[in-house]
This record gives sequence, structure tokens and C-alpha cells, in this order.
Amino acid sequence: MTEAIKVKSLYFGYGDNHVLKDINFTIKKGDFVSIIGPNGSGKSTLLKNIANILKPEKGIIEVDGKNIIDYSVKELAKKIALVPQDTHIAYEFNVFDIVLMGRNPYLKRFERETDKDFQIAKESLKLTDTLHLKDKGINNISGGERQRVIISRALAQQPKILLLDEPTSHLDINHQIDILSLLQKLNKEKEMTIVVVIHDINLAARFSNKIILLNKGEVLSIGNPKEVINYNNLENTYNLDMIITDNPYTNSPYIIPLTSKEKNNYRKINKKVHVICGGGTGGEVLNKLDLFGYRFSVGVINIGDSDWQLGKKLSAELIEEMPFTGITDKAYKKNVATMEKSDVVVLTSVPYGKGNFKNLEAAYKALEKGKPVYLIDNYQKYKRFDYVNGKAKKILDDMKKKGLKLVNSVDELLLMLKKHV
Ligand SMILES: Nc1ncnc2c1ncn2[C@@H]1O[C@H](COP(=O)(O)OP(=O)(O)OP(=O)(O)O)[C@@H](O)[C@H]1O
Repeated sequence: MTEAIKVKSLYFGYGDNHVLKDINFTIKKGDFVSIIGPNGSGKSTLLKNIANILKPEKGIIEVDGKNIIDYSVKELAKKIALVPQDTHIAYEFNVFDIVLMGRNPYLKRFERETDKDFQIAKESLKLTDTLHLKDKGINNISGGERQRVIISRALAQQPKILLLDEPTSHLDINHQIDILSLLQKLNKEKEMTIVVVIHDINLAARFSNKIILLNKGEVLSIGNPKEVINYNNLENTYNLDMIITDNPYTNSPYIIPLTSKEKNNYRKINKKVHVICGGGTGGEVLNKLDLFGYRFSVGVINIGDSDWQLGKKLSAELIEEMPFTGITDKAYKKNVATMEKSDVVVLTSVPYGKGNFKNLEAAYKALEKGKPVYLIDNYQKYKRFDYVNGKAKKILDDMKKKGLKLVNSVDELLLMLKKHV
């Protein structure tokens, strides 16, 4: 059995407020899953359903292949521990006693904790760097310290699956990284399945292998960080303008939200960029040119190509060719004329074959006429990009000698483009 949690057609409502609608997903053993989504999208409610604190209206939740309603409370507590969002505790217990409560599922009625239980509680405190607080009252420590103590209580429970509702919300940046690194360690070394509700999308992308994006009580997207963190998913869900780039240190997607003021500032740029792309290689550059307020054209591009679709959505000027057709002379000439009217020409790392080679020739011509031409150079990622017997490589080498400017990323391109503004 590789499935830790399986949620099938789950519906849940608070009275008439139908919060979760037809939720379906599987979490595998050893997954590190982040649940993200705007306020009120149902994240905490989903977690509480999985922890059997709330009962679904409809649907089934299985843990380790068994319906959660078929577990006894203690048996389920040995499988799953929940760190709730609100860690406030009404009574004045001391920290150590609180963590020791994590051992309850392992004790029989009226049975006292053994040395082993005390040892496990102590180790759990050590893991979250809170052992020094063990004799303090739970309500006489800071919110961040209490959050770490409650995580220790969950660890003392020695669960196979750890559910955490915004475990970093009260933590300073240092402890945020500490706790997430600890979860990562438990995940890797003890194969503990981790499910966190988290607002920080960048942390979610960095630490988890799977993200569930909730919107209005439905799963809008599920997959690895690169599959879920994209413009379409996030702009619609959060109603926000943003830049999505790569975190160069972790190779995970990284978003920079923009205020409408920042966006409007970019809108003042009145320079025209012509982009030669295709097959999705233009996605990031077209989105960012649009966001930063450049006017841009795309071509020659086949109708139906994913970059053509994006260009159309962004209302770019398109120099088109019929689907699966090589570039005709007519389209080539139009492309050359469009480049002449542009301030800058940008080439993505698109592979060249017979069909699109004329685009490279047109760019060469523009460069020779003194037009600034940039290449976003990711060709090292390709096994092969030249399907015209070395002609594409030769023309690019010649262009480099004649002043083709190389940049490594779209962000670097944007910095360079500022010079032309
Ligand atoms: N105990 C409750 N009784 C009635 N309605 C509730 C209750 N708890 C949550 N809700 C409602 O259910 C919806 C989903 O809430 P939930 O807390 O699951 O969202 P969330 O995605 O975790 O939000 P946040 O990011 O703000 O923590 C909201 O409309 C909320 O007002």
C-alpha cells in the first residue's frame, strides 16, 4: 500500500455554507504536501476532515487503506497527528506536560507514562529547539514558542502522517525555515508523510513535492510545484498580478506579487519588442513583457502553437503561419518589416528546423542592420536544437560575432531592456 491518504468525493458544509465540494486526491506515503489557497477557500476545513475532527457530509477518507471512521480514536492518533492553527490552550499546564500528552494514544486507561514516554517527550522538545522551556507555563511563552511546543506534542505522538495548519504563521523567518527543514528531515529520514496548510507559496514550492491549490472549496490544481505555480492558476485564484521566476538556489518556482501601483508604473514603457519563439519557449518572456508594460509582437508563429495562443490572449501583434506549415516568403517579409519597426528583437531558445529556420535568417538580417538582438540562452538544456544540418548553429555563432547579446534568463533580459527605455 503506497497511499497514505485517499480522499474520494468529499463534501462538507457548515450548515448551509457548503465549504468543500467534490474533493478528490491521493497523497502517497512519503509525500510532502502543501495545501495553498486564498482565505476561506477551505484549507483548514479539509485538514480537520482528514483528522476526523469534522465529519464529511458525503464522501470517504481513507488513511493507510482504511476508512477513518473504522479506526478507534487511539488507533487513528497513532497514524495521524494534527497541529491546529490555534495553539491556545485554556488551562495552565506546563510545557513538558503538554508534550507528554502526545503519548496518550500509547497508554492504557489509568496507565502512567514510562521512562520511554518521558524520553520521547524530551526528544520531541529537542527537535523543535524548545527543551529549555519545559518547565514554563504553556501560556507564559510566546506565540511562536507555543507553536513549536505544539509541534513537539504532535511529534511525541510518533505519527506516520503529520498534518499541520499554518505551522509557520507565528514564527520569525529563522524559525520558519527551521521548522520546515525539520519537517523535511522527518519526511526524508523517517518517511513521515507531511501535509501542511501554508500561505507562503514560495515556502510551499521550496519544501513540498506536491501542492494542492484550493479555490472556493474545490481543488483547482494538484501536482508538483512547477505544475501548480503558474500564472493561470494563481492570477485567477488570488486575483493578483505577479512575476513568477525560478529561485536560483532551490530551482523551485518563486513568485513576486505586484501591487496595482507597481504594475501601473511598468505600464508606462513605450518600447516595442519583437519575440521569436515557439512551442512554449515564449511563455515566461511574453507574460513578463506584458506585465512590465512593453508592447510586443510575436512571429513568425504557427497558428495553434502554445506561444501563439498566449500571444493572442495577451493581445500581441502576431505574424502568423498556417498550422504545421513552413514559413512562406510572404510571412518572412512581414516578419522582417515588423522587426524593423521594433526597438529590440528577442530570440528564445527554440529549436530550429526547416519550418522555422527563416526566423533565424530574419533575426540575422535585423542584427546586420543594427537592431539590438538578444538570445535568452538556455540551449545547454537541449540535447539538440539544430535540425538543419548545423546551419542554425553556424548562423548563431556568426551572430554572436556580430553583437548578438546573450542573457541567461528572462529577468536578466528585462534588466538589459531597461537600457533601451
Ligand atoms: N466553525 C465554523 N463555522 C461556520 N463556518 C466556518 C467555520 N469555520 C470556517 N467556516 C467557514 O468556512 C469557510 C472555509 O474556512 P476555512 O477556515 O476552512 O478556510 P481556510 O482556507 O483555512 O482560510 P484561512 O486561509 O483564512 O485560514 C469560510 O467561509 C469560513 O468562514
